[in-house]
Amino acid sequence: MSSRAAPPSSVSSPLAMLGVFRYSHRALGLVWQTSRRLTLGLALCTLVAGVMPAVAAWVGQLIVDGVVAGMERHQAGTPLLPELWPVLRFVLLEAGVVALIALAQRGLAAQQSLLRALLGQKVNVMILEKAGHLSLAQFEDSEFYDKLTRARREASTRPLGLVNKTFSLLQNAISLASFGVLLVGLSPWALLVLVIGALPVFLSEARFSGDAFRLFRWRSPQTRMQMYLETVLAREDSIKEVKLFGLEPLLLDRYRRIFETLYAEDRRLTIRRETWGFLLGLLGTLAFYAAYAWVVADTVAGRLTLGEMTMYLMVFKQGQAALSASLTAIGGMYEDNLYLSNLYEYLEQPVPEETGHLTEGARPGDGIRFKGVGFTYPGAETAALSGIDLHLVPGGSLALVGVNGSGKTTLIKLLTRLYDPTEGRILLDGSDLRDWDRATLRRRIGVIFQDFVRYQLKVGENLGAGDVAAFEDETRWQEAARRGLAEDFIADMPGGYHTQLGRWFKGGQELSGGQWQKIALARAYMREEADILVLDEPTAAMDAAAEAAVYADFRDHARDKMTVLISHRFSTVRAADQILVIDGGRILERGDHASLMALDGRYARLFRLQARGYE
Ligand SMILES: Nc1ncnc2c1ncn2[C@@H]1O[C@H](COP(=O)(O)OP(=O)(O)OP(=O)(O)O)[C@@H](O)[C@H]1O
Repeated sequence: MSSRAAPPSSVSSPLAMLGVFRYSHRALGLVWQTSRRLTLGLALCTLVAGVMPAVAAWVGQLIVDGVVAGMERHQAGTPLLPELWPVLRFVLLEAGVVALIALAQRGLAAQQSLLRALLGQKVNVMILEKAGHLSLAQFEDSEFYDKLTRARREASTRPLGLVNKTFSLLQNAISLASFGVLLVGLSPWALLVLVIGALPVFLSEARFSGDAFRLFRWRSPQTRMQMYLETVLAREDSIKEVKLFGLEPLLLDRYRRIFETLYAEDRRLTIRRETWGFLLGLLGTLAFYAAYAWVVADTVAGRLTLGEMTMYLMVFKQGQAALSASLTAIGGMYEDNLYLSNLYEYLEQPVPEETGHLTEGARPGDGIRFKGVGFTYPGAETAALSGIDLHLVPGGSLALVGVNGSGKTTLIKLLTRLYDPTEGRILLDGSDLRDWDRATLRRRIGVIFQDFVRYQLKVGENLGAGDVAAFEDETRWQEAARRGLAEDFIADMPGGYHTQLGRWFKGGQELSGGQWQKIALARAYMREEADILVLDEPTAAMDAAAEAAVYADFRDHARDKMTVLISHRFSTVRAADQILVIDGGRILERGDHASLMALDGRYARLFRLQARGYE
């Protein structure tokens, strides 16, 4: 993997640091789309919170100078009260300014927290929507899966983090600019001291943030392994086996060792980052205090009034605070930008374009044809299927048999267009599957895979999942349950069709393996419009009586449909019109039960072997 092959570099050019800011405007655009009102509110509060500190410093100067002048005049004999009012006016003004700052800060906090919720939701929805458009092959690509995991992990915090920091940077920049206006009165040099003192620490901040991100990216496979181990160690569907095999100590040890490696890297980076940050920050502080000394000296020499001195000291102190806040914001923004670069890399992942629009084939009623079909999984060296030719007519049934890994499920994945063949063509009603409108195709095919999903939803919804248009249709649930032989045990459940399944949610009921299989079968029967029914080992976990009943009903129901069945039980397979024996991705034998028995090849041998087992 490329991310694994590129350990974090410790050299980063200043230009590379700037490069990642290219996502800032997209983050702001995202916030703007999320809520215009809140974005405008944030901008307003930022402006107020940015300008007001300088105003407060300036009013502070007016107060001190007013006090000094008042004191002098009062000592010279003027009465106290008339001298007091002009100064008290400024005190009142200062209180008003401080109240305004507090209001702006509250406004910022409130709007940020509202925006955090909205933005987190928006980004998560974007990630999940994109996931819905990706192909199965993309999910199976580990590098891509890394991107998805990284995007999801911090989706709810990073985008708003970037926006908060951008606004905080703006606020501090406005404060600094307004302090700058006041400082120019002292000397333009003072301004220069301020900027030069802050620059080194900014550069170090940006550089180490870049390192942190590269580390984060590079180690992503390890982090993913840690998350996986957490899942295995703490989820109900794996804990049973983990306990019985006594795997906890072994897996926990692996979990710890990953952490220790990651922690050692983190520790090194944190120490370097903080040491440099401290040393370079010290330079900035020195610069400030040099300017401080300069102001004190000028005041003693009588070149500045007491009020001016107070103002400058305040400006220096607050200026330094604003600068360090800006630095923190910039460092953090850098990291958030890098996160967003990952998010957008994921969101911009090209999706295979849909070119098919057919809702009807060129030769309706022709059924399914495979012509010289071959398929190699992305990244695999050998073909999973090759040279497959077959024809299945409406009303016909096809059974696939073969040892584990021979390619049966792969054939179904091609038929259902989860993958496209890498060689040859698959035709439905005379037209290539690739030319068909995907939704039409999906409606025509009802399928259960051996690893069907056990949704942690209501029983009825588990059935309804088979046809989204009838997801909540109770009559259809009952109908499908009857056909899938699930009716009886559902009736015995405490909430009937409304019983929650699985253990994740309160009151959830767990089912046996065979009962789940009946649910899956019933789910396939929800597809009333489907004229192609595909069952990939649907009855392996059912008892013999249930299995016999399922097939009796299946044959009945499927009279005018095309059926494809995968099973390791020959008793199930024998009734099919056409049986393909697959071996190493190729068709080894084909024919109906009688002709294959007459051929006396692999099928006949395996059939006799199983039949003996049942004697
Ligand atoms: N997603 C995948 N990526 C890469 N290779 C795969 C993938 N799925 C299956 N394979 C490989 O393709 C070959 C055929 O697998 P397939 O699942 O079609 O076998 P099968 O005949 O259905 O087996 P079983 O009887 O065990 O279900 C196997 O060698 C398997 O390792």
